[in-house]
Amino acid sequence: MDDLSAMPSSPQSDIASKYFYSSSGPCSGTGRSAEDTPPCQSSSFGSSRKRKKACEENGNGSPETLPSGENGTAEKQKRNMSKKSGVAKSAATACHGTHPLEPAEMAEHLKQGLGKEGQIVHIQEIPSREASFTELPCHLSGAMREALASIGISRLYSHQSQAIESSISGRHIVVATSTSSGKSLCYNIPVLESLSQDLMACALYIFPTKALAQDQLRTLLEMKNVFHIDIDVKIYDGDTPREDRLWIRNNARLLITNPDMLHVSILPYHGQFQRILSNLRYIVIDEAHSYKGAFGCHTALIIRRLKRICSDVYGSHPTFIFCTATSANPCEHVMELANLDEVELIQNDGSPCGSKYFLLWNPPLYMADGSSKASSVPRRSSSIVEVSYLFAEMVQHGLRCIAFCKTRKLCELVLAYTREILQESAKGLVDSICVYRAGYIAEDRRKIEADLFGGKLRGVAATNALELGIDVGHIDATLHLGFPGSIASLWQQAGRSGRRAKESLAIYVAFEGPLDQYFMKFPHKLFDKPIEHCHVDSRNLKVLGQQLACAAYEHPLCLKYDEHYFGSSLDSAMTTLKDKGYIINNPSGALSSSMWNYIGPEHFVFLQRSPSQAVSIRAIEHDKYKVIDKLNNRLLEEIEESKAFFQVYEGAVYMHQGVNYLVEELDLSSMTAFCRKADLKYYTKTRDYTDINVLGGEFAYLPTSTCKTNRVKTTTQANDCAVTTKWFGFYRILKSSNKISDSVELNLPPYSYVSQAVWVRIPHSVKITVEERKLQFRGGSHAASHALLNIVPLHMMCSASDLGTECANPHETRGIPDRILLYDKHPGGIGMASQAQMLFGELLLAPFELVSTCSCTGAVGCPNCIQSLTCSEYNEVLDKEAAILILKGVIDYERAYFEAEDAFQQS
Ligand SMILES: Nc1ncnc2c1ncn2[C@@H]1O[C@H](COP(=O)(O)OP(=O)(O)OP(=O)(O)O)[C@@H](O)[C@H]1O
Repeated sequence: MDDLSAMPSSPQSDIASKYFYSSSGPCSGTGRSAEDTPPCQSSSFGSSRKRKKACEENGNGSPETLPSGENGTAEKQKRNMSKKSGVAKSAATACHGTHPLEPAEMAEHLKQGLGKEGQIVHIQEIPSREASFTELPCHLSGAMREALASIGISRLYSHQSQAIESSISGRHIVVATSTSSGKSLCYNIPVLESLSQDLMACALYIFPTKALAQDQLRTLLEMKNVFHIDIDVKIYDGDTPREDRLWIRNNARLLITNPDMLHVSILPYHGQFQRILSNLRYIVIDEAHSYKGAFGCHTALIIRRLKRICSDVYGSHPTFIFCTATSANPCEHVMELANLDEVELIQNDGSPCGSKYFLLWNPPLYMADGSSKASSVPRRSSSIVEVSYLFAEMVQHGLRCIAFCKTRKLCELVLAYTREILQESAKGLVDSICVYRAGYIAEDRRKIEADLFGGKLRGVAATNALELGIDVGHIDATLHLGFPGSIASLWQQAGRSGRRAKESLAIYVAFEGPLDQYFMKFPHKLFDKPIEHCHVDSRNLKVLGQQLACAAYEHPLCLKYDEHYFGSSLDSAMTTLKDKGYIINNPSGALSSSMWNYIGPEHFVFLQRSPSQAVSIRAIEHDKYKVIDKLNNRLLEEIEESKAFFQVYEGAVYMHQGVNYLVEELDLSSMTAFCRKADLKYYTKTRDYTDINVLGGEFAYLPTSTCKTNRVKTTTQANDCAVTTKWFGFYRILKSSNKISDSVELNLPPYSYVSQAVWVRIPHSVKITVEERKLQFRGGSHAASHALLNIVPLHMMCSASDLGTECANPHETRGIPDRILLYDKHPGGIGMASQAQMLFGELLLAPFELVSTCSCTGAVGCPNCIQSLTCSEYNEVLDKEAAILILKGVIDYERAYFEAEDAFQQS
């Protein structure tokens, strides 16, 4: 029997994070995935000694290579709890109190109890703010006053008054105030007032998600019920029943929709929406900061299509109202998003807010007993366990809490651990928590939202699916397991607590990794740093080409008039469409003013389908596997195709809301996995590898800004790439011993998708230098790629699940080009590679600094430099010294290349 803990060890202490940190599968290379392992359970609390022992036997002093786990009985659990030390906590540490605490009292309570090992490295007290009220504007109608009174509003916050005045007088505005600052009224008041005064006027609300649309509809209906004017407010999205659609098109005056629906259903058939579009007075775009990457780029062009149809076909010129919570450049961003020359910025927040205690929590260090000298590096205890104890504390002491985790599996793991703690400390509360994440069916999510709102639930472990403004009632505390990818996102999540001026608590628990440890060391970087910029690129040629075909289908294109909407690339983009035979012009008239009609491809015309149906705007997969509980035929989850085989295959142990299921059948044709609850003594994980094949030499995205800024010049390329994952088997691993019981072959089809990669070549001379020094070249390029991956989120809004790299394994036989590469892990790509390309010069300098200044001494580095939590290969093939040589070699080569080029141009 193989002992997995005897494999070359991953030196990170928070081993479970290796499995659960990544939400979208592994990096690449033969071996194990980040998505495939079910969370470890009960005995993991008690197994630290066992795990450490295994590592000591390995001679590297590192903690375990695998999470151990067991759905143990309470008896076993107690035994385990009392055994543990170092990595996990002791039963004595767990708080058994259940008396209610206020957030400030909780901060104090934690200092004395759970956090007394020095975990609290910083407390930022964000002071409360008094409301700045203004009286209701005198021009507001009586009906509006009554409606506001009915929802308890007698005065407005100052920013609300300013927003109402400006938008009623027709100025485009962007409201950029804090979470829960009453932004909805900034648009609901002017829109409802205008629609009640002009009985033909209409408005369009655009939300990025269906859940937010539902939330807004509830609020609007509440107001409308007492607003004695007949305005039909309706949602028009993919869930709207077909039989209701005609009525809505003919009668609704306030239409709530999303960019996807505008793209495929409204704009291509704009004639059916003539009444609404010709009377369109307002366009409201809430959560504007969520429009970035490929989705933002497509949305920017969809809005241009909408403005063109409104203006050129129906003669309407609507006023835009944008709301955004967290962005450093709200005006610039929304002007680009909607192609506006001027937007009034409203950011003097008049809403009150209670004080917030923001704690930075670094899991305690421990020394592996008896470790060898070479590796006697102190490690940090499990962040997942720390968060679980904190979550239990919140729930026990009556603080309604959201524990934000980066991945679905981390959520499941935190839930399982916390339930286990509560089983010991407050048994009656075990069922008062659950998981909230994408993948659950809409009905289950609505139920969780309602239970949280109604107080039936005291807490949820959630992914960022709960980050946007879905109203789940009052939340007292938020926990954040690891850096969520951007400071903006952290604030957005933390903003979920303390709504309505109440005191609140946020605790950011660090993983052992460069980014988290950076913020633990320099808290001011988190609290003083302006929130990142939000970027949308409407000039992306690839997207422009696709969107122009859609625009031509809706209304003939004309170079003279349409450049105003689509920019200076219109000419070349139209030429491409013409060459492909998609558009044809009317031969009469001057070239610049001739009209170009959409004619192809043939089947679209023949089937009367619009080209928009072939253009995906989210780069999110449409195809999903269903997971069905065989016992009652209940749909448990839908998993995106690219991630499905990491979790469901015949024989897999699948986890849902902390319960184990055995997958009995996987029907590939219907994309369904059938499973049954099972009490099993093992968990499973796939054996797989992922290859990245860079396609062609074309730029996937043109490096638009490399030339016009003073950024470090780079020869880096961004290309389309094919990402292919193959699953060749799985292990059954005993929870009790953490040993492989057997290995089973799998016969699953490989999964491929096209995405984008950004990469730089490692010069041959650098490779030779590395090899002459008897260092591992592959270990060095792998380590350099990890270091790069680790620092990217400091420069770009992205998370660990957005980007991957090529990971090396010791048995590699496939030839891998000599390069440092990052690839976009979203099928289709969300523009990450193109963003990284623009920054690549700087991006290369940062990992070089990081690795060359890291004080760790081992050849395989440490989690603060070259090890990666998402490495599918357990960080086995790494060489720190080679990484330094490679990074320096690439930087020097790039510098020399551009110096020579400059000298040539000057001569
Ligand atoms: N002028 C006001 N006086 C008192 N309460 C108000 C006022 N304006 C808004 N509120 C209340 O503040 C709460 C938050 O409002 P709202 O949901 O509109 O905020 P938001 O900024 O849109 O939130 P998010 O950032 O989550 O999108 C609501 O309960 C609302 O009734």
